Amino acid sequence: MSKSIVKELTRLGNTDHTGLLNPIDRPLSYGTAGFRCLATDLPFVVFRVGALAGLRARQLGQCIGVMITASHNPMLDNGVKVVDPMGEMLVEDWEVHATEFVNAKDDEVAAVIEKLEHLVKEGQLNASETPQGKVFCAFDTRDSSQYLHDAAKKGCEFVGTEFVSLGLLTTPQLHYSVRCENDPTFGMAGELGYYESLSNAFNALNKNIDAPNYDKMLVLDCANGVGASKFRKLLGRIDSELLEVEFTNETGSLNYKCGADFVKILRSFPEGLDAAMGVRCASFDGDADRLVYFYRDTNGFCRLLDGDKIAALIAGFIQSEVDAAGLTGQFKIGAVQTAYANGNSTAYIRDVMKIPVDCVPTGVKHLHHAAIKLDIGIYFEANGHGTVVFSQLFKDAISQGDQDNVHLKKLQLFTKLINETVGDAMSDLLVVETILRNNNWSVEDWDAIYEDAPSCQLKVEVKDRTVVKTTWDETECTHPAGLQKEMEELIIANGAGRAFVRPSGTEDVVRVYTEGTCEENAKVLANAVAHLVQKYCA
Ligand SMILES: CC(=O)N[C@H]1[C@@H](OP(=O)(O)O)O[C@H](CO)[C@@H](O)[C@@H]1O
Ligand SMILES: [Mg+2]
Repeated sequence: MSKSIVKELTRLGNTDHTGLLNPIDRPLSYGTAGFRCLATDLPFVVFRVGALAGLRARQLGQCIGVMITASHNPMLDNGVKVVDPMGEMLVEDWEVHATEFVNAKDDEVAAVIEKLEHLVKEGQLNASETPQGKVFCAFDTRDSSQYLHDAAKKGCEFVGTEFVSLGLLTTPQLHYSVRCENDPTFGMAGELGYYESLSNAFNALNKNIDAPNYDKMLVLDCANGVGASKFRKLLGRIDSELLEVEFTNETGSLNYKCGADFVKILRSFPEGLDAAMGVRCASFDGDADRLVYFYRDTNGFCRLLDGDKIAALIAGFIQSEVDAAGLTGQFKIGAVQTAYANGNSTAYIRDVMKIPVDCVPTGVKHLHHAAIKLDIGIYFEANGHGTVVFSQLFKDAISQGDQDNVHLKKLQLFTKLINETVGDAMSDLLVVETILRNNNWSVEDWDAIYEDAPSCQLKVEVKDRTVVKTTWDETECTHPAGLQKEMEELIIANGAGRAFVRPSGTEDVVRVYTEGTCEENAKVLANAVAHLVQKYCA
């Protein structure tokens, strides 16, 4: 049945949250963060994505998620991404459908919907018995978010699928809720179930542990995002004897000079946070799916503990609990990183901890897919996005084992504390705090497990970033021909280090990453590589 076209579906009728008509003719593509751009360009996109999610939900007869957010991007941007039934990123062939649907011209859009409707019917093997499916939608604190949420609702209802608004949530809370709705053994869908599960696990894992080197005081930079009000709710259920938080950057300008991305890239304190020496600090990003830690050292400098150091901390804890529980060697434990992982973190996890490390392309879905092949898969991007996933085999073993074994019990609670569906700043923060207390560590103790190799990250604007192509793991550049060779010559001339370049999937830039003998040296190498990129992409 061909659908009549409504104005909200059309590129020509695209009307933004301020009421302005803003026709769009440029193509967009569903990338690692879904569709992300200026919020004013997005209403027709979100309407179509709402419809797409509704169709996907009907195809599977399950709950599908739609999240409206642009994470750490500026306030004027926004984005939309679809969450699949187990709380994971949208499957790849539907990313292709999403791109095709959004790029369809106004006179082609009915045909695309018809094609998808057909696909949905084919997918429903037992149509009469397949439940209809539904869509859960949540949004972040941006000015444009409520309006875009309403566009998603209209799109979803346009294809006749039930739409349930979960309102303002962090991105990981939406992923968690979608998973629970489809798999109630995982937990209770919705905000309250999430707080209940995490706080119970945290309180149980931390009670009666005497840790004189651990200081329960934490300063938290919320990036002026949704994490501020949501973490206050979660903290309200946590025993104040165990953790006390001083909140900063709760209601100001979203991501402006603060947040996990700012702290990670600049390796400096967020604005509005003046930490005394040695005080443990942490930053969320705008939608609270990234977390980094930092503190002021004895020289007054900002010391960063990023996703790599969080991964190493978690890997060490899990490994020692698995050993203490008597399960040594019975399960595949591994870490998954990207090329952006600091070289010394890889060496530490692989050579000192003897935990295998896999390197995959940038983007959560690649890390997640590699991690679920393991029994215990610890994955983190250096920017602070990551989690741990456990196989059913491992979960069964720890829940069926001797219930008097405290280490088995700890591992069980740990699986409840971590949000397995996706990297989650609030959950990861509670994980880090738990491990520090259990290890009786100060932030300096944690920082000392290895020293980061000096590194530098730059963005280069070029005419067409897609001319830059890399090998699968992104460590080598295959096009334009000659760029890799000249880059290697620069590294040799530099005497040490490494460098790679790749086109960003979320911004119109080529990213440069280098490691060198000192900060200055890494920076010099990065600038030289950036010049090469400009030369080859001119
Ligand atoms: C170097 C870096 O941090 N890249 C980020 C960034 O991707 P780019 O493709 O590099 O723009 O955004 C992604 C989505 O949030 C995130 O997964 C990834 O790690
Ligand atoms: Mg984010």
